Amino acid sequence: MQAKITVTETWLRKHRHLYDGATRHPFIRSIRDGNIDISAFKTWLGQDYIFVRAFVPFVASVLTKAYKGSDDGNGDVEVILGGVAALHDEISWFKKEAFKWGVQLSSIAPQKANQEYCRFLESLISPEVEYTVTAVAFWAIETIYQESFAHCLEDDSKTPPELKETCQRWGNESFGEYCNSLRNIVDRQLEKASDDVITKAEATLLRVLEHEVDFWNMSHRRT
Ligand SMILES: Cc1ncc(CO)c(N)n1
Repeated sequence: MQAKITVTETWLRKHRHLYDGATRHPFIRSIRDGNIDISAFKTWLGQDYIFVRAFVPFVASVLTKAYKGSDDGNGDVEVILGGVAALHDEISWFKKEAFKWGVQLSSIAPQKANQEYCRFLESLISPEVEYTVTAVAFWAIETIYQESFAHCLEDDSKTPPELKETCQRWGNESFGEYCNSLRNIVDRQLEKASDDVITKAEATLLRVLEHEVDFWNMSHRRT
């Protein structure tokens, strides 16, 4: 018997082009090919630190909604709590990495694409936005980074040694497993969701993909 095609599988097939645009962006390709402009990397580092700080309350809101969803016999709360814990570590890592590269985090202002992405996250914190919809955004946000940076660690990649640690942070296998757990959570929710919620969730996935592309663009094309 053939395994049932999940909703996320359907979406990824349908939106493959946009998805690849987010996970195989020229910024990521330039890391993988070893010709990245280090100033672009530093821009990304500083901007992503700002993003991650805004990501924390968003993930906390997903956690709250998972808990309130009440039928959490599946351990959604624990998976998401693991995500919150990882973000704590991630913020320390950004500070350490910024110091290493001489990036002054306190003096960085968010660029327009970053502001818009953070505003989008804030809009999802609202209690009116369903758990399923926010979980889809969360899964997509994490998975895009996982796939992007894992691409830079493949055998034939020429990623500069000084950027390997960054790629490992999201490209490692256990982060991949965590992304799979998020995907299972999402598919389980979508399985029992109304058509209205499914439609909203798919639209949210597309918005995430667009914001991710804009985010990479911001670092890649320096202003
Ligand atoms: C812009 C962006 N997307 C996703 C992640 C993954 O946490 C991140 N750190 N930054």
